[in-house]
Amino acid sequence: MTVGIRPRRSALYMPGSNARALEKAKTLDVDCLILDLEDAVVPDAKELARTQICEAVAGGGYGEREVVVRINGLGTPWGEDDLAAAVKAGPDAILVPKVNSPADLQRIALKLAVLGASRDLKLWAMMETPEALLNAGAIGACGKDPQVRLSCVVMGTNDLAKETRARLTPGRAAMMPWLMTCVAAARAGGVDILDGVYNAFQDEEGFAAECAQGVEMGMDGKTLIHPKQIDTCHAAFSPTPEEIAWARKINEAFDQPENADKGAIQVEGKMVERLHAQMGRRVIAIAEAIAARS
Ligand SMILES: CC(C)(COP(=O)(O)OP(=O)(O)OC[C@H]1O[C@@H](n2cnc3c(N)ncnc32)[C@H](O)[C@@H]1OP(=O)(O)O)[C@@H](O)C(=O)NCCC(=O)NCCSC(=O)C[C@H](O)C(=O)O
Ligand SMILES: [Mg+2]
Repeated sequence: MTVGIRPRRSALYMPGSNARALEKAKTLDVDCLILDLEDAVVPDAKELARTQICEAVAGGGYGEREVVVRINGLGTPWGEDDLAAAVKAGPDAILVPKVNSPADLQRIALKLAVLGASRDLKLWAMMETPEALLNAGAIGACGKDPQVRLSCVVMGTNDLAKETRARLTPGRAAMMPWLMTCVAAARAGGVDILDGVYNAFQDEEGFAAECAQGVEMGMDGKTLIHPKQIDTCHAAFSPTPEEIAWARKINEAFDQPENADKGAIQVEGKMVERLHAQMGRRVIAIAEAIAARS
């Protein structure tokens, strides 16, 4: 697998209170699992969920899947205990909900150091408050700060709809400026970005359209709420055979001795520059990483 490339086409949420889902997740062909202690878990079930998640994570069995624990915010009665328990269990990442500014991530990063967390433990950040949208560039820039260890940002479109009163309509016109702002923030900070969830999980056509929109926007993948969304999501976010063949073709063309000193060439009637070859190498690397996984 190419160093640094980790496919994150799909990230399936599951409530930590649902023991059946935590077990079933071990059999699902999904890139990332988000074991949730936050909004999918009612207050009375928070402690049970924390115990179940930590036992599941520590027990292993999730193979290549990236295991992420979404904790409650530090301002809630559960946040501190969630963080300490998650660090002990040892997931791949901790997802911080309702991040407003870099300070929220810096505070957690300091606590990770105090708790003696492994250097491999990463932070993911939910982008789901109006403040996060206004501070998106600064939050994304945490990707450049090794102390903060930010590796991915996740759009929380349900909370964004709640907080802003914007409507989640087909095509998501009202959300587009925020989604694209966060894509730019993620790229500037060198971290991945995952699109929000599609609540109507029985609506396959609507879901496929929203996946296609996510790909067009430059998202690395999409967050999911039900296993039946995984295949459609992977079909959208995996490079197609045509994209892989084209990527190989333009790289081979630039490798020809006669093109060694050229910045732009013609391939099948199209102008291609070295930046396209670079983009193509990423496509190939993602495809190889997916193939190595399966
Ligand atoms: C949406 C659901 C409540 C539906 O549950 P249910 O009616 O039980 O579904 P099915 O009967 O169709 O389930 C079939 C089998 O699949 C398993 N299953 C279902 N969902 C999951 C899952 N998410 N992960 C793993 N396995 C799952 C069932 O156990 C059945 O298995 P089997 O027994 O073998 O037949 C439910 O899907 C659900 O709870 N989804 C996740 C909800 C959630 O986590 N929400 C929080 C995240 S969304 C969010 O907050 C985003 C963000 O913060 C924002 O603001 O936007
Ligand atoms: Mg949310």
